[in-house]
Amino acid sequence: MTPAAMPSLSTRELSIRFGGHVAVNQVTADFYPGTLTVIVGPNGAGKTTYFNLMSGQLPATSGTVLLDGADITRHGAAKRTALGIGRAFQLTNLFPHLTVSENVRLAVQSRARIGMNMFSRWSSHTDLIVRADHYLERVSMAGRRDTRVAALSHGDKRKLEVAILLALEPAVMMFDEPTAGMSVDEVPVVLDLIHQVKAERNKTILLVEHKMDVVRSLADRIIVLHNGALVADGNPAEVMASAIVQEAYLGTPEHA
Ligand SMILES: Nc1ncnc2c1ncn2[C@@H]1O[C@H](COP(=O)(O)OP(=O)(O)OP(=O)(O)O)[C@@H](O)[C@H]1O
Repeated sequence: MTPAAMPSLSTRELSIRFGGHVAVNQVTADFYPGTLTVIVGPNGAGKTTYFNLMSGQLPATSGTVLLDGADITRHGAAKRTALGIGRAFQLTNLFPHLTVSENVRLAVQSRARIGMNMFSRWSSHTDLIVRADHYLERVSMAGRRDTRVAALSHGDKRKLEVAILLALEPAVMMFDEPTAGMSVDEVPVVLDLIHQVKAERNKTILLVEHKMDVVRSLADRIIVLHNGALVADGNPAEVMASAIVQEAYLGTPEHA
């Protein structure tokens, strides 16, 4: 892996305190286009909170978040999304009473409004449907396009979230345990998709993941958080073998 010279996303001494508890403690890291970084660590280590600080769901107590070198620390989540940080949430960004296709169309429209792809806000209805169908095909859900989201299985909802994320075409893609709660036959669809996005080499991909087989299969780089602090950062073989990871995370039987 040869990272591009410029990181797309960086954090500098990023911290958040909840009362007396420092959930993320002075985390400094750079994330590069073409690199998939997995953030691991024990329960409560601060992984999701670190994600929330980067995507703007939580305001930092101190430290900085940079996107393409620009300080976005004070920007809220919507602004960060518009600037190119996309996150597959844990089912919180779906409209349950709309159909699968309508949910993806909203993302396509939202991307068009940002005005950086070939679709203008005046795109025809047919264009929108064709584009939405394209993303649904990528997650093997074209057959469910007219189903209301509320009627989907958990796994299909997760796949739909990935379709929505793809439709937003963000430069930075953040996935929170993308296969959590999926059935064994649904997992490969999502993992294949992340592999495909990764193969395009232009996206900065961040993943929080507990399942070590998923980590092994996808990671170019692993970051380990422990008690809110970054305790290891490097290529997967090095990090997995490090004493700190063995003690802090892998000392107990793997989260399979
Ligand atoms: N809004 C909040 N208010 C108070 N404490 C919080 C809040 N959010 C997170 N925490 C605390 O911050 C710490 C880090 O939590 P976080 O959810 O980021 O860990 P995690 O590594 O993602 O854990 P898991 O693997 O279990 O999802 C925990 O001690 C948690 O209880």
